[in-house]
Amino acid sequence: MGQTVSSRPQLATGARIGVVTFPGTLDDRDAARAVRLAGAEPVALWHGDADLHAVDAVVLPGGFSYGDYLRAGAISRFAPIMDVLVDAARGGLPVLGICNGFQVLTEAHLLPGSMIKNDDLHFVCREQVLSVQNVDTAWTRLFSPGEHITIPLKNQDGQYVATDRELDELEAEGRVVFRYEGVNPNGSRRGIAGITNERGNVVGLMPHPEHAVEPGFGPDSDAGPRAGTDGLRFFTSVLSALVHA
Ligand SMILES: NC(=O)CC[C@H](N)C(=O)O
Repeated sequence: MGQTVSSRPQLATGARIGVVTFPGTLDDRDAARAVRLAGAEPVALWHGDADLHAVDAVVLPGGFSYGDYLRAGAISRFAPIMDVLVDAARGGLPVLGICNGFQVLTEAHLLPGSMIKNDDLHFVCREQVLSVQNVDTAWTRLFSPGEHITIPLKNQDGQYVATDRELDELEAEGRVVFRYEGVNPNGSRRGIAGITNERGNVVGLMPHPEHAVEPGFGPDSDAGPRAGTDGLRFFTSVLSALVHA
């Protein structure tokens, strides 16, 4: 074609990425910082908002929204912003649910299955290796298939469960996006750490990419210049997806 192909991905650096805060959310500031480091503009969205302020994608961050009462994510699911977010996600808006955000996505039925207590009934906090199983989602397109990445995991209700039929369907459709490698830290069915919807625009995972975005601060940060930054590619991936949308 006579064109020089650049190995650098094109990113929608002017994009506006919403980060939702519920009462009890903890990691909204880190998520906003990750968005900024990826080159986009974070937009603070409040759980009581009735619209999404025309953002290009949304992050549901981690934490203990509504104190995890009833079940983690069960109350947040009824927040006013979720009405508009569910419709927008069904229409193709990229949405990433991290930990408590993943719990909210399952409660809102944007993703199948549920999260229950870790199998050993202890809070877990560790640097977790994951294998990337699906790079055809809005949030993983800059990873390589089978790549191992390390990002922090910290939760009490991280055991992913679903019916055998739902699990078989997820596997058959390639919708398992991440699996735990080395250890299964919470007893999740089939080692599942993250999944996507049919369209690949909605992704939920238990570990926290927004805590592994800066060299020198993330996991294994003494292991080389890019070490500790595996989480940043979630955010650059969506900026690349927005260019190609
Ligand atoms: N880090 C988090 O988001 C914690 C999530 C959740 N509420 C749990 O402990 O299971």
